[in-house]
Amino acid sequence: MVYSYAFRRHLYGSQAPPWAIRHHVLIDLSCLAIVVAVLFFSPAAFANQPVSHLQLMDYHGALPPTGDNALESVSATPLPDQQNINLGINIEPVWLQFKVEAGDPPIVQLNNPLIHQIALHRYLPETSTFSAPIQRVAFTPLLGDELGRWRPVFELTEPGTYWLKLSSPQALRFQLSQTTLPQVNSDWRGFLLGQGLYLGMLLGLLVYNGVLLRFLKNSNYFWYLGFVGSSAVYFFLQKGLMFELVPAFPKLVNEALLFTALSIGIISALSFCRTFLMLPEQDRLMDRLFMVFIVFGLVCLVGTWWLPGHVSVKMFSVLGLGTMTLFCLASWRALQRRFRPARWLLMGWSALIVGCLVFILSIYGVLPHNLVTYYGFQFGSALESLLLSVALADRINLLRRERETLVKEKLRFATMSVTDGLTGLYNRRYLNRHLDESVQQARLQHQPLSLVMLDIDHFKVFNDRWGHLLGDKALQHFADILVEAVCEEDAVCRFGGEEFTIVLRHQPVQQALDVAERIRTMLRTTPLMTDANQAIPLTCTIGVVQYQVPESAKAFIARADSALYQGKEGGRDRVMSDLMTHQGST
Ligand SMILES: Nc1nc2c(ncn2[C@@H]2O[C@H](COP(=O)(O)OP(=O)(O)OP(=O)(O)O)[C@@H](O)[C@H]2O)c(=O)[nH]1
Repeated sequence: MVYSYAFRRHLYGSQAPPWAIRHHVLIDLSCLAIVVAVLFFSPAAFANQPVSHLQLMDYHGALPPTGDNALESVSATPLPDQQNINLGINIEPVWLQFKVEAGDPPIVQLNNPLIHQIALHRYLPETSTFSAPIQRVAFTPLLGDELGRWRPVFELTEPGTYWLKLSSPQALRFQLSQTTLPQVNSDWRGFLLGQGLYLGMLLGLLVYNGVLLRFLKNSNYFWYLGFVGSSAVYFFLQKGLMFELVPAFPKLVNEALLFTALSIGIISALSFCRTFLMLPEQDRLMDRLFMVFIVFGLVCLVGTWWLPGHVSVKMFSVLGLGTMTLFCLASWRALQRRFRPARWLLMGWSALIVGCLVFILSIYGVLPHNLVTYYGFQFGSALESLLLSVALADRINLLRRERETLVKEKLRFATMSVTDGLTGLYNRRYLNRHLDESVQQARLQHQPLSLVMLDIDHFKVFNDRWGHLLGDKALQHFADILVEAVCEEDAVCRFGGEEFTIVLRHQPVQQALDVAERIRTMLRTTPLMTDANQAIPLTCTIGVVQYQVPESAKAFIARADSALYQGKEGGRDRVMSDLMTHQGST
Protein backbone atom coordinates (compact mmCIF):
# COMPACT_ATOMS: atom_id res chain seq x y z
CA MET A 1 0.00 0.00 0.00
CA VAL A 2 2.81 2.35 0.86
CA TYR A 3 4.37 1.65 -2.52
CA SER A 4 1.10 2.06 -4.29
CA TYR A 5 0.85 5.50 -2.68
CA ALA A 6 4.46 6.29 -3.48
CA PHE A 7 4.07 5.26 -7.12
CA ARG A 8 0.87 7.23 -7.40
CA ARG A 9 2.77 10.30 -6.24
CA HIS A 10 5.63 9.35 -8.49
CA LEU A 11 3.43 8.83 -11.57
CA TYR A 12 0.97 11.67 -11.26
CA GLY A 13 2.70 14.11 -8.92
CA SER A 14 0.34 16.07 -6.71
CA GLN A 15 -2.34 16.23 -9.44
CA ALA A 16 -3.46 12.64 -9.47
CA PRO A 17 -6.72 12.24 -11.42
CA PRO A 18 -9.58 10.98 -9.19
CA TRP A 19 -9.92 7.72 -11.15
CA ALA A 20 -6.23 7.00 -10.51
CA ILE A 21 -6.72 7.49 -6.77
CA ARG A 22 -9.81 5.24 -6.75
CA HIS A 23 -8.00 2.64 -8.78
CA HIS A 24 -4.98 2.65 -6.46
CA VAL A 25 -7.12 2.59 -3.32
CA LEU A 26 -8.90 -0.48 -4.70
CA ILE A 27 -5.56 -2.17 -5.38
CA ASP A 28 -4.37 -1.24 -1.87
CA LEU A 29 -7.44 -2.67 -0.18
CA SER A 30 -7.34 -5.86 -2.25
CA CYS A 31 -3.64 -6.35 -1.42
CA LEU A 32 -4.32 -5.83 2.26
CA ALA A 33 -7.22 -8.30 2.22
CA ILE A 34 -5.12 -10.94 0.42
CA VAL A 35 -2.18 -10.50 2.81
CA VAL A 36 -4.41 -10.75 5.91
CA ALA A 37 -6.23 -13.80 4.51
CA VAL A 38 -2.97 -15.57 3.63
CA LEU A 39 -1.42 -14.74 7.01
CA PHE A 40 -4.36 -15.90 9.09
CA PHE A 41 -5.82 -18.75 7.07
CA SER A 42 -2.77 -20.56 5.79
CA PRO A 43 -2.22 -24.06 7.18
CA ALA A 44 -0.55 -24.39 10.54
CA ALA A 45 3.19 -24.94 10.38
CA PHE A 46 3.11 -27.87 12.73
CA ALA A 47 -0.31 -29.18 13.62
CA ASN A 48 1.12 -30.79 16.74
CA GLN A 49 0.20 -30.12 20.33
CA PRO A 50 2.66 -28.40 22.65
CA VAL A 51 4.23 -30.44 25.44
CA SER A 52 2.45 -30.01 28.74
CA HIS A 53 3.63 -28.12 31.83
CA LEU A 54 6.64 -26.63 30.08
CA GLN A 55 8.74 -24.63 32.57
CA LEU A 56 12.04 -22.81 32.43
CA MET A 57 14.28 -24.02 35.26
CA ASP A 58 16.49 -21.70 37.22
CA TYR A 59 19.43 -24.02 36.82
CA HIS A 60 22.48 -23.80 34.53
CA GLY A 61 24.60 -26.81 35.42
CA ALA A 62 26.05 -29.13 32.84
CA LEU A 63 24.18 -32.17 34.23
CA PRO A 64 20.72 -32.44 35.84
CA PRO A 65 20.66 -31.76 39.60
CA THR A 66 20.82 -34.82 41.80
CA GLY A 67 19.66 -35.56 45.28
CA ASP A 68 16.48 -36.35 47.20
CA ASN A 69 14.72 -33.11 46.40
CA ALA A 70 16.28 -32.60 42.98
CA LEU A 71 13.04 -31.32 41.48
CA GLU A 72 11.96 -29.14 44.38
CA SER A 73 15.36 -27.50 44.89
CA VAL A 74 15.20 -25.64 41.57
CA SER A 75 12.67 -22.87 41.05
CA ALA A 76 10.67 -23.02 37.82
CA THR A 77 8.92 -20.39 35.69
CA PRO A 78 6.11 -21.48 33.34
CA LEU A 79 6.70 -20.15 29.83
CA PRO A 80 4.05 -17.66 28.62
CA ASP A 81 3.88 -19.25 25.14
CA GLN A 82 4.04 -23.01 25.43
CA GLN A 83 4.12 -23.53 21.65
CA ASN A 84 6.60 -20.99 20.25
CA ILE A 85 9.56 -20.75 22.55
CA ASN A 86 12.00 -17.89 22.37
CA LEU A 87 14.69 -17.87 25.04
CA GLY A 88 17.05 -15.45 23.26
CA ILE A 89 20.82 -15.78 23.33
CA ASN A 90 22.20 -17.70 26.33
CA ILE A 91 25.85 -18.26 27.09
CA GLU A 92 25.13 -20.86 29.79
CA PRO A 93 23.08 -24.05 29.26
CA VAL A 94 19.31 -23.64 29.62
CA TRP A 95 17.17 -26.32 31.32
CA LEU A 96 13.50 -26.86 30.57
CA GLN A 97 11.11 -29.23 32.26
CA PHE A 98 7.95 -30.76 30.82
CA LYS A 99 5.58 -33.62 31.56
CA VAL A 100 4.47 -36.59 29.48
CA GLU A 101 1.18 -38.12 30.54
CA ALA A 102 -0.31 -41.49 29.75
CA GLY A 103 -2.09 -41.36 26.37
CA ASP A 104 0.04 -38.48 25.01
CA PRO A 105 1.37 -38.84 21.45
CA PRO A 106 4.69 -40.70 21.80
CA ILE A 107 6.97 -38.41 19.84
CA VAL A 108 8.46 -35.17 21.22
CA GLN A 109 10.23 -33.06 18.63
CA LEU A 110 12.14 -29.83 18.66
CA ASN A 111 12.12 -28.07 15.31
CA ASN A 112 15.43 -26.23 15.39
CA PRO A 113 18.27 -28.39 14.05
CA LEU A 114 20.98 -25.81 14.75
CA ILE A 115 20.97 -25.92 18.55
CA HIS A 116 24.42 -27.20 19.44
CA GLN A 117 23.62 -29.45 22.36
CA ILE A 118 20.29 -31.06 23.13
CA ALA A 119 20.13 -33.59 25.95
CA LEU A 120 16.90 -35.10 27.30
CA HIS A 121 16.71 -36.90 30.68
CA ARG A 122 13.79 -38.56 32.44
CA TYR A 123 13.36 -37.97 36.17
CA LEU A 124 13.46 -41.30 38.01
CA PRO A 125 11.24 -40.78 41.11
CA GLU A 126 12.25 -44.06 42.69
CA THR A 127 15.88 -42.93 43.08
CA SER A 128 15.36 -39.15 42.82
CA THR A 129 17.93 -39.12 40.01
CA PHE A 130 17.85 -38.65 36.26
CA SER A 131 18.23 -41.17 33.48
CA ALA A 132 21.13 -41.15 31.05
CA PRO A 133 20.49 -38.96 27.95
CA ILE A 134 17.67 -40.45 25.88
CA GLN A 135 18.64 -41.50 22.35
CA ARG A 136 17.05 -39.67 19.42
CA VAL A 137 14.81 -41.54 17.01
CA ALA A 138 16.82 -42.90 14.10
CA PHE A 139 15.60 -41.95 10.61
CA THR A 140 16.66 -43.12 7.22
CA PRO A 141 18.52 -40.12 5.86
CA LEU A 142 17.72 -38.72 2.42
CA LEU A 143 20.88 -40.11 0.87
CA GLY A 144 22.63 -43.38 1.74
CA ASP A 145 21.46 -46.38 3.75
CA GLU A 146 22.81 -45.53 7.17
CA LEU A 147 20.54 -44.38 9.94
CA GLY A 148 21.00 -40.81 11.10
CA ARG A 149 20.24 -39.51 14.58
CA TRP A 150 20.76 -35.84 13.98
CA ARG A 151 17.16 -34.65 14.13
CA PRO A 152 15.98 -33.61 17.63
CA VAL A 153 13.10 -36.13 17.73
CA PHE A 154 12.59 -38.39 20.78
CA GLU A 155 10.25 -41.30 21.39
CA LEU A 156 8.95 -41.01 24.98
CA THR A 157 6.84 -44.01 25.87
CA GLU A 158 6.99 -43.64 29.63
CA PRO A 159 4.90 -40.98 31.36
CA GLY A 160 6.78 -38.78 33.77
CA THR A 161 8.80 -35.60 34.15
CA TYR A 162 11.53 -34.82 31.63
CA TRP A 163 14.40 -32.35 31.74
CA LEU A 164 15.75 -30.89 28.50
CA LYS A 165 19.16 -29.23 28.32
CA LEU A 166 19.84 -26.79 25.50
CA SER A 167 23.05 -24.93 24.82
CA SER A 168 23.84 -22.96 21.73
CA PRO A 169 25.55 -19.69 20.87
CA GLN A 170 22.58 -18.93 18.60
CA ALA A 171 19.24 -17.62 19.83
CA LEU A 172 17.16 -20.44 21.32
CA ARG A 173 13.98 -20.23 19.23
CA PHE A 174 11.97 -23.34 18.50
CA GLN A 175 8.77 -25.27 18.96
CA LEU A 176 8.64 -28.25 21.27
CA SER A 177 5.69 -30.44 20.43
CA GLN A 178 4.16 -33.85 20.90
CA THR A 179 3.15 -35.78 17.85
CA THR A 180 3.13 -39.19 16.18
CA LEU A 181 5.80 -40.74 14.00
CA PRO A 182 3.68 -40.69 10.79
CA GLN A 183 2.99 -36.98 11.42
CA VAL A 184 6.72 -36.29 11.90
CA ASN A 185 7.49 -37.97 8.60
CA SER A 186 4.66 -36.20 6.82
CA ASP A 187 5.85 -32.81 8.20
CA TRP A 188 9.35 -33.69 7.11
CA ARG A 189 8.28 -34.55 3.56
CA GLY A 190 6.41 -31.23 3.32
CA PHE A 191 9.44 -29.42 4.67
CA LEU A 192 11.78 -31.09 2.18
CA LEU A 193 9.40 -30.36 -0.68
CA GLY A 194 9.30 -26.67 0.30
CA GLN A 195 13.08 -26.50 0.61
CA GLY A 196 13.46 -28.29 -2.71
CA LEU A 197 11.15 -25.77 -4.40
CA TYR A 198 13.03 -22.86 -2.88
CA LEU A 199 16.50 -24.18 -3.72
CA GLY A 200 15.31 -25.28 -7.18
CA MET A 201 14.01 -21.80 -7.91
CA LEU A 202 17.28 -20.25 -6.77
CA LEU A 203 19.22 -22.73 -8.87
CA GLY A 204 17.10 -21.76 -11.91
CA LEU A 205 17.81 -18.08 -11.27
CA LEU A 206 21.52 -18.86 -10.85
CA VAL A 207 21.72 -20.72 -14.16
CA TYR A 208 19.65 -18.15 -16.05
CA ASN A 209 21.57 -15.16 -14.73
CA GLY A 210 24.88 -17.06 -15.01
CA VAL A 211 24.28 -17.44 -18.74
CA LEU A 212 23.45 -13.72 -18.95
CA LEU A 213 26.67 -12.89 -17.05
CA ARG A 214 28.61 -14.98 -19.55
CA PHE A 215 27.20 -13.03 -22.50
CA LEU A 216 26.65 -9.55 -21.08
CA LYS A 217 29.81 -9.43 -18.93
CA ASN A 218 28.04 -7.00 -16.61
CA SER A 219 29.35 -6.86 -13.01
CA ASN A 220 25.78 -6.58 -11.69
CA TYR A 221 25.16 -10.16 -12.70
CA PHE A 222 28.29 -11.27 -10.87
CA TRP A 223 27.12 -9.69 -7.61
CA TYR A 224 23.61 -10.97 -8.15
CA LEU A 225 24.93 -14.53 -8.52
CA GLY A 226 26.98 -14.01 -5.35
CA PHE A 227 23.89 -12.91 -3.50
CA VAL A 228 21.54 -15.66 -4.74
CA GLY A 229 24.22 -18.36 -4.36
CA SER A 230 24.92 -17.27 -0.77
CA SER A 231 21.18 -17.17 0.02
CA ALA A 232 20.86 -20.76 -1.21
CA VAL A 233 23.84 -21.89 0.90
CA TYR A 234 22.62 -19.90 3.91
CA PHE A 235 19.16 -21.48 3.95
CA PHE A 236 20.60 -24.91 3.16
CA LEU A 237 22.74 -24.68 6.29
CA GLN A 238 20.20 -22.80 8.39
CA LYS A 239 17.46 -25.36 7.80
CA GLY A 240 19.86 -28.13 8.82
CA LEU A 241 19.95 -29.77 5.38
CA MET A 242 23.71 -30.27 5.66
CA PHE A 243 23.04 -32.79 8.45
CA GLU A 244 20.72 -34.63 6.11
CA LEU A 245 23.67 -35.24 3.80
CA VAL A 246 26.38 -35.56 6.47
CA PRO A 247 24.73 -36.47 9.81
CA ALA A 248 27.99 -36.04 11.75
CA PHE A 249 28.78 -32.63 10.26
CA PRO A 250 30.20 -30.47 13.11
CA LYS A 251 27.66 -27.92 14.29
CA LEU A 252 30.34 -25.28 14.90
CA VAL A 253 31.56 -25.57 11.30
CA ASN A 254 27.97 -25.51 10.05
CA GLU A 255 27.43 -22.32 11.99
CA ALA A 256 30.64 -20.67 10.82
CA LEU A 257 29.81 -21.59 7.22
CA LEU A 258 26.31 -20.24 7.71
CA PHE A 259 27.64 -16.86 8.85
CA THR A 260 30.24 -16.92 6.08
CA ALA A 261 27.46 -17.42 3.51
CA LEU A 262 25.49 -14.65 5.20
CA SER A 263 28.38 -12.18 5.05
CA ILE A 264 29.21 -13.05 1.43
CA GLY A 265 25.52 -12.63 0.62
CA ILE A 266 25.38 -9.24 2.33
CA ILE A 267 28.64 -8.04 0.71
CA SER A 268 27.38 -9.20 -2.71
CA ALA A 269 24.00 -7.55 -2.13
CA LEU A 270 25.69 -4.28 -1.10
CA SER A 271 27.97 -4.37 -4.15
CA PHE A 272 25.02 -5.29 -6.37
CA CYS A 273 22.96 -2.39 -5.09
CA ARG A 274 25.94 -0.05 -5.37
CA THR A 275 26.63 -0.80 -9.04
CA PHE A 276 22.97 -1.26 -9.94
CA LEU A 277 22.03 2.20 -8.65
CA MET A 278 25.31 3.68 -9.96
CA LEU A 279 26.01 5.12 -6.51
CA PRO A 280 29.68 6.07 -7.16
CA GLU A 281 28.52 8.42 -9.94
CA GLN A 282 25.03 9.39 -8.73
CA ASP A 283 24.97 9.38 -4.92
CA ARG A 284 28.34 9.88 -3.24
CA LEU A 285 26.94 9.98 0.31
CA MET A 286 25.16 6.63 -0.08
CA ASP A 287 28.21 5.20 -1.81
CA ARG A 288 30.41 6.01 1.18
CA LEU A 289 27.92 4.43 3.58
CA PHE A 290 27.79 1.34 1.37
CA MET A 291 31.58 1.10 1.40
CA VAL A 292 31.60 1.33 5.22
CA PHE A 293 29.13 -1.57 5.41
CA ILE A 294 31.07 -3.61 2.84
CA VAL A 295 34.16 -3.27 5.06
CA PHE A 296 32.04 -4.15 8.11
CA GLY A 297 30.76 -7.20 6.22
CA LEU A 298 34.36 -8.29 5.57
CA VAL A 299 35.17 -7.86 9.28
CA CYS A 300 32.15 -10.04 10.15
CA LEU A 301 33.22 -12.60 7.55
CA VAL A 302 36.63 -13.01 9.17
CA GLY A 303 35.34 -12.53 12.73
CA THR A 304 32.79 -15.32 12.51
CA TRP A 305 35.61 -17.89 12.40
CA TRP A 306 37.30 -16.47 15.52
CA LEU A 307 34.68 -14.79 17.69
CA PRO A 308 32.27 -16.60 20.06
CA GLY A 309 28.90 -17.44 18.46
CA HIS A 310 26.85 -14.98 20.52
CA VAL A 311 29.16 -12.10 19.52
CA SER A 312 28.83 -13.11 15.84
CA VAL A 313 25.05 -13.13 16.16
CA LYS A 314 25.08 -9.57 17.53
CA MET A 315 27.49 -8.32 14.87
CA PHE A 316 25.41 -9.87 12.11
CA SER A 317 22.23 -8.40 13.54
CA VAL A 318 23.75 -4.89 13.28
CA LEU A 319 25.11 -5.68 9.79
CA GLY A 320 21.77 -7.07 8.60
CA LEU A 321 19.62 -4.27 9.98
CA GLY A 322 22.01 -1.56 8.76
CA THR A 323 22.20 -3.10 5.31
CA MET A 324 18.41 -3.38 4.95
CA THR A 325 18.00 0.27 5.95
CA LEU A 326 20.69 1.30 3.47
CA PHE A 327 19.06 -0.67 0.65
CA CYS A 328 15.71 0.97 1.13
CA LEU A 329 17.22 4.43 1.55
CA ALA A 330 19.44 4.15 -1.54
CA SER A 331 16.61 2.71 -3.67
CA TRP A 332 14.27 5.43 -2.51
CA ARG A 333 16.81 8.15 -3.34
CA ALA A 334 17.34 6.55 -6.75
CA LEU A 335 13.58 6.66 -7.36
CA GLN A 336 13.66 10.33 -6.49
CA ARG A 337 16.32 10.70 -9.20
CA ARG A 338 13.79 9.03 -11.54
CA PHE A 339 15.87 5.90 -12.03
CA ARG A 340 12.98 3.58 -12.85
CA PRO A 341 14.52 0.13 -12.27
CA ALA A 342 15.07 1.12 -8.62
CA ARG A 343 11.38 0.32 -7.95
CA TRP A 344 12.06 -3.40 -8.49
CA LEU A 345 14.96 -3.16 -6.12
CA LEU A 346 12.86 -1.40 -3.52
CA MET A 347 10.13 -4.02 -3.86
CA GLY A 348 12.70 -6.85 -3.65
CA TRP A 349 14.30 -5.63 -0.44
CA SER A 350 10.90 -4.83 1.00
CA ALA A 351 9.77 -8.40 0.30
CA LEU A 352 12.72 -9.64 2.33
CA ILE A 353 12.11 -7.16 5.14
CA VAL A 354 8.39 -7.96 5.27
CA GLY A 355 9.18 -11.70 5.25
CA CYS A 356 11.61 -11.16 8.10
CA LEU A 357 9.12 -9.04 10.05
CA VAL A 358 6.32 -11.58 9.60
CA PHE A 359 8.63 -14.27 10.94
CA ILE A 360 9.69 -12.18 13.96
CA LEU A 361 6.10 -11.09 14.71
CA SER A 362 5.00 -14.72 14.67
CA ILE A 363 7.73 -15.53 17.18
CA TYR A 364 6.34 -12.87 19.51
CA GLY A 365 2.80 -14.17 18.98
CA VAL A 366 1.49 -11.04 17.18
CA LEU A 367 0.87 -13.10 14.03
CA PRO A 368 -0.39 -16.69 13.97
CA HIS A 369 2.20 -19.39 13.72
CA ASN A 370 1.62 -21.03 10.35
CA LEU A 371 3.43 -22.03 7.18
CA VAL A 372 3.53 -18.48 5.78
CA THR A 373 4.82 -16.89 8.96
CA TYR A 374 7.22 -19.72 9.83
CA TYR A 375 8.80 -19.62 6.36
CA GLY A 376 8.28 -15.85 6.01
CA PHE A 377 11.98 -15.10 5.79
CA GLN A 378 12.47 -17.73 3.13
CA PHE A 379 9.38 -16.60 1.18
CA GLY A 380 10.75 -13.07 1.31
CA SER A 381 14.15 -14.25 0.13
CA ALA A 382 12.61 -16.18 -2.81
CA LEU A 383 10.47 -13.23 -3.82
CA GLU A 384 13.41 -10.91 -3.48
CA SER A 385 15.67 -13.06 -5.65
CA LEU A 386 12.95 -13.06 -8.33
CA LEU A 387 12.37 -9.32 -8.15
CA LEU A 388 16.10 -8.60 -8.28
CA SER A 389 16.32 -10.73 -11.42
CA VAL A 390 13.48 -8.63 -12.90
CA ALA A 391 15.33 -5.51 -11.76
CA LEU A 392 18.42 -6.64 -13.64
CA ALA A 393 16.44 -7.34 -16.80
CA ASP A 394 14.74 -3.95 -16.50
CA ARG A 395 18.04 -2.18 -16.03
CA ILE A 396 19.65 -3.97 -18.98
CA ASN A 397 16.62 -2.98 -21.08
CA LEU A 398 16.95 0.62 -19.97
CA LEU A 399 20.67 0.61 -20.77
CA ARG A 400 19.97 -0.98 -24.16
CA ARG A 401 17.35 1.65 -24.97
CA GLU A 402 19.76 4.38 -23.86
CA ARG A 403 22.48 2.87 -26.04
CA GLU A 404 20.11 2.70 -29.03
CA THR A 405 19.17 6.35 -28.54
CA LEU A 406 22.87 7.24 -28.29
CA VAL A 407 23.65 5.36 -31.51
CA LYS A 408 20.75 7.13 -33.27
CA GLU A 409 21.90 10.49 -31.94
CA LYS A 410 25.45 9.78 -33.03
CA LEU A 411 24.20 8.91 -36.50
CA ARG A 412 22.10 12.06 -36.57
CA PHE A 413 25.07 14.22 -35.60
CA ALA A 414 27.30 12.45 -38.10
CA THR A 415 24.72 13.09 -40.85
CA MET A 416 24.25 16.69 -39.73
CA SER A 417 27.98 17.35 -39.85
CA VAL A 418 28.11 16.50 -43.56
CA THR A 419 24.74 17.97 -44.60
CA ASP A 420 23.90 21.43 -45.82
CA GLY A 421 21.12 22.85 -43.66
CA LEU A 422 19.30 24.76 -46.40
CA THR A 423 19.22 22.27 -49.27
CA GLY A 424 19.74 18.93 -47.52
CA LEU A 425 22.59 18.15 -49.93
CA TYR A 426 26.07 17.15 -48.81
CA ASN A 427 28.22 20.07 -47.68
CA ARG A 428 31.77 21.16 -48.47
CA ARG A 429 33.23 19.01 -45.65
CA TYR A 430 31.72 15.91 -47.23
CA LEU A 431 32.86 16.95 -50.71
CA ASN A 432 36.49 17.25 -49.56
CA ARG A 433 36.46 13.79 -48.02
CA HIS A 434 34.51 12.17 -50.81
CA LEU A 435 36.62 13.71 -53.55
CA ASP A 436 39.87 12.62 -51.85
CA GLU A 437 38.56 9.05 -51.69
CA SER A 438 37.26 9.19 -55.29
CA VAL A 439 40.61 10.47 -56.56
CA GLN A 440 42.44 7.67 -54.71
CA GLN A 441 40.06 5.09 -56.14
CA ALA A 442 40.33 6.47 -59.69
CA ARG A 443 44.13 6.31 -59.44
CA LEU A 444 44.28 2.78 -58.08
CA GLN A 445 41.58 1.28 -60.27
CA HIS A 446 42.43 3.33 -63.38
CA GLN A 447 38.79 4.31 -63.61
CA PRO A 448 37.46 7.60 -65.05
CA LEU A 449 36.21 10.23 -62.59
CA SER A 450 34.38 13.44 -63.48
CA LEU A 451 33.54 16.56 -61.54
CA VAL A 452 30.67 18.89 -62.41
CA MET A 453 30.60 22.41 -60.95
CA LEU A 454 27.39 24.41 -61.26
CA ASP A 455 26.52 28.04 -60.47
CA ILE A 456 23.16 29.84 -60.75
CA ASP A 457 23.42 32.80 -63.07
CA HIS A 458 23.00 36.35 -61.81
CA PHE A 459 21.96 35.17 -58.43
CA LYS A 460 22.90 38.45 -56.81
CA VAL A 461 20.44 40.21 -59.11
CA PHE A 462 17.84 37.56 -58.25
CA ASN A 463 18.33 38.19 -54.55
CA ASP A 464 18.20 41.94 -55.02
CA ARG A 465 14.99 41.71 -56.99
CA TRP A 466 13.09 38.97 -55.21
CA GLY A 467 14.65 39.02 -51.78
CA HIS A 468 16.81 36.52 -49.89
CA LEU A 469 13.91 34.34 -48.80
CA LEU A 470 12.93 33.58 -52.35
CA GLY A 471 16.65 33.29 -53.08
CA ASP A 472 16.77 30.45 -50.56
CA LYS A 473 13.79 28.84 -52.27
CA ALA A 474 15.59 29.11 -55.60
CA LEU A 475 18.60 27.31 -54.09
CA GLN A 476 16.33 24.53 -52.80
CA HIS A 477 14.60 24.35 -56.17
CA PHE A 478 17.94 23.97 -57.92
CA ALA A 479 19.05 21.32 -55.37
CA ASP A 480 15.89 19.30 -56.09
CA ILE A 481 16.61 19.38 -59.81
CA LEU A 482 20.21 18.21 -59.23
CA VAL A 483 19.09 15.26 -57.11
CA GLU A 484 16.47 14.32 -59.68
CA ALA A 485 18.93 14.50 -62.55
CA VAL A 486 21.62 12.19 -61.17
CA CYS A 487 21.85 8.62 -59.88
CA GLU A 488 21.85 7.82 -56.17
CA GLU A 489 25.56 6.99 -56.04
CA ASP A 490 26.55 10.39 -57.48
CA ALA A 491 27.45 12.79 -54.69
CA VAL A 492 25.65 16.13 -55.04
CA CYS A 493 27.16 18.80 -52.76
CA ARG A 494 26.64 22.47 -52.06
CA PHE A 495 30.07 23.94 -52.58
CA GLY A 496 29.11 27.27 -51.06
CA GLY A 497 26.70 30.15 -51.79
CA GLU A 498 24.94 29.40 -55.07
CA GLU A 499 27.69 27.03 -56.27
CA PHE A 500 27.20 23.23 -56.37
CA THR A 501 29.28 20.20 -57.36
CA ILE A 502 28.54 16.66 -58.51
CA VAL A 503 31.15 13.90 -58.25
CA LEU A 504 30.58 11.25 -60.93
CA ARG A 505 32.63 8.15 -60.18
CA HIS A 506 33.46 5.79 -63.06
CA GLN A 507 32.17 8.31 -65.60
CA PRO A 508 34.23 9.93 -68.36
CA VAL A 509 33.74 13.56 -69.23
CA GLN A 510 31.42 12.75 -72.18
CA GLN A 511 28.84 11.20 -69.85
CA ALA A 512 29.34 14.00 -67.31
CA LEU A 513 28.62 16.50 -70.06
CA ASP A 514 25.35 14.72 -70.81
CA VAL A 515 24.38 14.91 -67.15
CA ALA A 516 25.29 18.60 -67.04
CA GLU A 517 23.31 19.34 -70.16
CA ARG A 518 20.32 17.51 -68.76
CA ILE A 519 20.48 19.66 -65.62
CA ARG A 520 20.84 22.88 -67.55
CA THR A 521 17.78 22.02 -69.67
CA MET A 522 15.74 20.93 -66.63
CA LEU A 523 16.42 24.22 -64.82
CA ARG A 524 15.58 26.23 -67.89
CA THR A 525 12.30 24.39 -68.41
CA THR A 526 11.31 24.30 -64.73
CA PRO A 527 11.01 27.88 -63.49
CA LEU A 528 10.70 28.66 -59.78
CA MET A 529 7.07 29.18 -58.78
CA THR A 530 6.34 31.89 -56.21
CA ASP A 531 3.50 31.66 -53.70
CA ALA A 532 1.60 34.02 -55.93
CA ASN A 533 2.01 31.42 -58.70
CA GLN A 534 4.43 33.56 -60.64
CA ALA A 535 7.04 31.67 -62.69
CA ILE A 536 10.59 33.00 -62.36
CA PRO A 537 13.01 31.59 -64.93
CA LEU A 538 16.46 30.49 -63.75
CA THR A 539 19.58 29.47 -65.63
CA CYS A 540 22.93 28.07 -64.58
CA THR A 541 26.42 27.74 -65.95
CA ILE A 542 28.24 24.44 -65.60
CA GLY A 543 31.92 23.48 -65.75
CA VAL A 544 32.76 19.81 -66.35
CA VAL A 545 36.22 18.18 -66.05
CA GLN A 546 37.65 14.65 -66.00
CA TYR A 547 40.31 13.68 -63.50
CA GLN A 548 43.85 13.58 -64.81
CA VAL A 549 46.50 11.54 -62.97
CA PRO A 550 48.39 12.63 -60.88
CA GLU A 551 46.65 15.90 -60.04
CA SER A 552 45.38 16.48 -56.51
CA ALA A 553 41.73 16.82 -55.54
CA LYS A 554 42.37 20.53 -55.00
CA ALA A 555 43.77 20.98 -58.51
CA PHE A 556 40.86 18.92 -59.86
CA ILE A 557 38.38 21.35 -58.27
CA ALA A 558 40.37 24.33 -59.52
CA ARG A 559 40.10 23.02 -63.11
CA ALA A 560 36.32 22.54 -62.73
CA ASP A 561 36.06 26.07 -61.33
CA SER A 562 38.07 27.38 -64.23
CA ALA A 563 35.77 25.63 -66.75
CA LEU A 564 32.80 27.18 -64.95
CA TYR A 565 34.46 30.58 -65.07
CA GLN A 566 34.96 30.17 -68.80
CA GLY A 567 31.26 29.36 -69.16
CA LYS A 568 30.39 32.56 -67.27
CA GLU A 569 32.80 34.50 -69.43
CA GLY A 570 31.25 32.91 -72.50
CA GLY A 571 27.81 34.30 -71.72
CA ARG A 572 26.39 31.96 -68.96
CA ASP A 573 23.61 29.35 -69.33
CA ARG A 574 25.99 26.84 -70.84
CA VAL A 575 28.08 23.77 -70.16
CA MET A 576 31.85 24.10 -70.51
CA SER A 577 34.63 21.59 -70.25
CA ASP A 578 38.30 21.75 -70.96
CA LEU A 579 37.66 19.28 -73.84
CA MET A 580 34.60 20.70 -75.56
CA THR A 581 31.86 23.30 -75.23
CA HIS A 582 28.13 22.60 -75.22
CA GLN A 583 26.26 25.75 -75.79
CA GLY A 584 22.57 25.80 -75.01
CA SER A 585 19.89 28.19 -76.22
CA THR A 586 19.61 31.46 -74.32
N1 LIG B 1 19.33 33.80 -50.73
C1 LIG B 1 20.57 33.35 -50.59
N2 LIG B 1 21.57 33.95 -51.24
C2 LIG B 1 22.82 33.51 -51.14
C3 LIG B 1 23.12 32.41 -50.31
N3 LIG B 1 24.46 32.19 -50.39
C4 LIG B 1 24.95 33.12 -51.23
N4 LIG B 1 23.97 33.91 -51.69
C5 LIG B 1 24.02 35.02 -52.58
O1 LIG B 1 24.46 34.61 -53.87
C6 LIG B 1 25.00 35.73 -54.51
C7 LIG B 1 26.19 35.34 -55.32
O2 LIG B 1 26.56 36.45 -56.09
P1 LIG B 1 27.77 36.46 -57.05
O3 LIG B 1 28.84 35.58 -56.48
O4 LIG B 1 28.13 37.85 -57.29
O5 LIG B 1 27.30 35.78 -58.34
P2 LIG B 1 26.04 35.99 -59.26
O6 LIG B 1 25.26 37.19 -58.86
O7 LIG B 1 25.24 34.72 -59.29
O8 LIG B 1 26.67 36.23 -60.65
P3 LIG B 1 27.27 35.13 -61.56
O9 LIG B 1 27.64 33.96 -60.75
O10 LIG B 1 28.48 35.77 -62.17
O11 LIG B 1 26.21 34.81 -62.54
C8 LIG B 1 25.33 36.75 -53.43
O12 LIG B 1 24.43 37.85 -53.56
C9 LIG B 1 25.07 36.03 -52.14
O13 LIG B 1 24.51 36.88 -51.15
C10 LIG B 1 22.07 31.79 -49.60
O14 LIG B 1 22.22 30.83 -48.85
N5 LIG B 1 20.82 32.29 -49.78
